[in-house]
Amino acid sequence: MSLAGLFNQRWPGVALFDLDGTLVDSAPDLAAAVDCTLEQLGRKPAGLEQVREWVGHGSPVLMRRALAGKADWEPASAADDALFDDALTLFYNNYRQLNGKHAVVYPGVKACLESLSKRGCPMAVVTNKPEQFVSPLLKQLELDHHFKLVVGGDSLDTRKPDPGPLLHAMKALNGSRGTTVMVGDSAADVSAAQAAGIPCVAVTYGYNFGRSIQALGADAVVDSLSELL
Ligand SMILES: O=C(O)COP(=O)(O)O
Ligand SMILES: [Mg+2]
Repeated sequence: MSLAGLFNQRWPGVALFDLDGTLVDSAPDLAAAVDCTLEQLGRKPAGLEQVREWVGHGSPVLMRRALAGKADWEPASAADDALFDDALTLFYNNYRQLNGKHAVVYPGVKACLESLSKRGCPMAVVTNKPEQFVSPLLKQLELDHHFKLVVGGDSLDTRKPDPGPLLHAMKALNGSRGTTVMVGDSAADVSAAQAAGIPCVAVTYGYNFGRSIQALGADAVVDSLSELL
């Protein structure tokens, strides 16, 4: 399907946006919070380049990866679970202080959201970031007024790549599969949209676990959200 097919004939439809790596480059804050946590635990910092590749499945998975030092962490022992609980508590405390410190809105995002808002398109953020961190970040970056709904990684029983959060947001905004589009930066977004049966636009500038987004089968791939206009 072409971008024109997705975004012109069907407007105003419902637009669902991923947050980290799509609307906002938040990896510097996440990396700072991860590294602060690792140092508190007497471990070596992971660094921004590494942490960026670990973002996208939510903070608990991010911390599991940080403790394991790799993306595909193994199922843990009871001792590992205790360390993980500790690490996640420290991480949340650190990220609460750092959230929004270095984060920036990607080029093209504001123009896209403003144009969609003017057209009366209902929009939601559907992210795996824990809900408590989402609204403060959107507010600080002056994006919050565009969104009728925020679905965080812990808002429901499931998170992306499960289709549940997307379907929940679509229904809450009175959308249908024929009129809803998901916009994201990672395999979690594309898989969730495919499982939900709604089209997906993927951005090339995001995180996607350090891999190219091109081969995932998104309906459209763009270098900037301004291409949607
Ligand atoms: O893993 C995260 O915390 C960020 O997730 P998002 O890309 O779904 O916004
Ligand atoms: Mg993302």
